[in-house]
Amino acid sequence: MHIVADENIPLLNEFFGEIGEITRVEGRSMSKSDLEGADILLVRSVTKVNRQLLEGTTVRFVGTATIGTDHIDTDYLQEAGIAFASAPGCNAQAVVDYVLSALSVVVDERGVQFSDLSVGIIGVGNVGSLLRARLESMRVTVLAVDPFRDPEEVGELVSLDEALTADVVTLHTPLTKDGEHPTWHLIDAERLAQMKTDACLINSGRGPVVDNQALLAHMRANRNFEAILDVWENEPEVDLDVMHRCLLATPHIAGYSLDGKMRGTEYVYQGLCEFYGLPIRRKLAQFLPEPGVKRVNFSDQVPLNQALRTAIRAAYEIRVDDGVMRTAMKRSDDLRATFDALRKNYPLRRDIPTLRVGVPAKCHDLQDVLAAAGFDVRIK
Ligand SMILES: NC(=O)C1=CN([C@@H]2O[C@H](COP(=O)(O)OP(=O)(O)OC[C@H]3O[C@@H](n4cnc5c(N)ncnc54)[C@H](O)[C@@H]3O)[C@@H](O)[C@H]2O)C=CC1
Ligand SMILES: O=C(O)C(=O)[C@H](O)COP(=O)(O)O
Repeated sequence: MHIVADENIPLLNEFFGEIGEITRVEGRSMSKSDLEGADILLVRSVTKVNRQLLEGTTVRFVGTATIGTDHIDTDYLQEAGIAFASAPGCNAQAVVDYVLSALSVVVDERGVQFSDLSVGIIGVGNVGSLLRARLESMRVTVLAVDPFRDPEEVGELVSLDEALTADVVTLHTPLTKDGEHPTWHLIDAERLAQMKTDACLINSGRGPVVDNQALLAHMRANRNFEAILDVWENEPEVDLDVMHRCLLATPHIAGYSLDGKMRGTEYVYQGLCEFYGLPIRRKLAQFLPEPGVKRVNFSDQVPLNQALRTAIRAAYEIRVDDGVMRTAMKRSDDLRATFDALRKNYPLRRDIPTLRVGVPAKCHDLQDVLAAAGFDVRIK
């Protein structure tokens, strides 16, 4: 079989080498001519997979190593009889770590504790529900919204109006343009005006869920309003005015832990094996390396909030990604290329549960809160 794959999918050889011959191509510029003789197409979020790309090709299976599927025309795939697999939940942990690191900056900057914050979570799927569980066990007040979910399954839900009254509002919906509750420009000028004038909006879902021009106008009019953006309208063309006004800005890397990216490959491999009736011979655990940072130890002198911030940032420090992006974009004469290069060359990062945290036996509260945040807590 002939497999055409985005060059930025990790472990291509390891997972798919036995199944077929692999041709690696640049994802954003992929075109029909790259698919000559291909049976299988493996993509990431930057390739638009639709009739224009696939009509007249021999592709019979499409896999995307991502959670989001807004770049895939699934109606066309169905019409054309092309099988499809995505990677639901593959990097949900990484996105949760991103939001926790972002919140650690917000609590520092405001001089408050995590438990002083209320957080509105919009979209309670894989990411939103894991985030909710983490935050509630960290004693943060959560106001969750999801018109498609049953509170019996995902816990208490409130209206969007109510969630927008939170100190922090974080977006975890897919990007949708139709249906009963489309999310395109869900956060527009009107919804921004409903939020507290000193609220913080976090978007690590998809860029166009927020009307970026409305956000810019809102930030100009409300100096205390804060935004933390990982995803942008018109990516990879970032509006620098929006970026400059953000409290934190990152280049669509919220899900970019090594664990999350490799898990995306594994899930697509599993979908492909199922479609072709092949045995599943490869497992992610065979390929994940030892974490670079293995352990952080606390004494009984450390205040709880400080331990939490320190542990979160030992696992993932969002301010480094923010600094690298601002510097690179400021110097850039090609914003699109710079944005993509930041993503392609993203440094190694591991999920929070890979980090062991040593806590004295008598510090029960600290043990509970760090375990709730997802750390591998060890009594020392
Ligand atoms: N920045 C990044 O690196 C990453 C971004 N993402 C984005 O995050 C999104 C969410 O990821 P998951 O939680 O895994 O997806 P999911 O599909 O498990 O959950 C999404 C939830 O949003 C809800 N929803 C849909 N429309 C809504 C609306 N109008 N209002 C409120 N809720 C609504 C759905 O009912 C669902 O429960 C993905 O679709 C993807 O676009 C995902 C991974 C990494
Ligand atoms: O999984 C998703 O959905 C994401 O947003 C991915 O983290 C995006 O990564 P790329 O596919 O754009 O490399």
